[in-house]
Amino acid sequence: MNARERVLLATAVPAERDAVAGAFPGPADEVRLPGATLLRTDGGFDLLAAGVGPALAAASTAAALTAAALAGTPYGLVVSAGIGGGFQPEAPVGSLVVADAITAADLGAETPDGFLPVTDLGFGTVTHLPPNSLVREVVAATGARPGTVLTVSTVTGTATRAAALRERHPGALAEGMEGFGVAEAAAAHGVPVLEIRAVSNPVGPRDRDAWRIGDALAALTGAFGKLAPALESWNTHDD
Ligand SMILES: O=C(O)c1cccc(C(=O)CC[C@H]2O[C@@H](n3cnc4c(=O)[nH]cnc43)[C@H](O)[C@@H]2O)c1
Repeated sequence: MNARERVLLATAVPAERDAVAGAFPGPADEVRLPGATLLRTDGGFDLLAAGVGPALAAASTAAALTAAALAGTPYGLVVSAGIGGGFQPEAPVGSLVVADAITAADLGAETPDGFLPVTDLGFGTVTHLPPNSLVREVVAATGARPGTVLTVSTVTGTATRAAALRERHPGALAEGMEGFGVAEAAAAHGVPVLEIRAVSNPVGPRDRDAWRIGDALAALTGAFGKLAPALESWNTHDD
């Protein structure tokens, strides 16, 4: 990425987008595109509330990427950001996780012998790898913990499911519902991707009262306040 390229920051919902926007003081313009609406900040960051779940997040992100490419101003980096569940005790509520791997945890087939990822069936991919140099910069700037972030279509709600996910993905620190979809769209355009999750709840038995969404949104704002200079200056050739 060079200084003239732009960064697309994709959250799921407007509350997350607005939390990220809080790190970019100054005017932001609404840009309506076919299939996506952006908030464009002064500094070359476009914010997108891409929708909940991997499919809608992929569709919205792809719409924004295609519009930018057709306009001759492609993005140099896509960032999936939002709140997420944290695996305990490594990723406590309120902490930040940056993905060193973005993995689709439930894309595959159930068999009598257990879950088979779609790659074992001979199709597609289940993991995208963000650039190492960028992950290191995020860790240095924000104190985020690096680890695998799982993308799921169903929020984990039992200890059994949490344990099964950890057994299959020992490096997993967090789960969300959009990262893999955003990463698939970025990969289709040959653009590097990053995922950052602020932990709003533990991954495990469903306890809605224990979710700390406000704290996680505040952590997102704080993280992007520290991150913006690193994202602006990051160079693809560093990796
Ligand atoms: O169950 C509820 O009452 C409820 C209220 C507000 C939001 C939700 C969600 O399920 C939000 C999903 C949304 O947030 C991300 N997220 C947050 N925590 C997790 C998690 O533990 N596992 C997966 N995704 C999570 C996710 O990326 C969605 O965008 C429920």
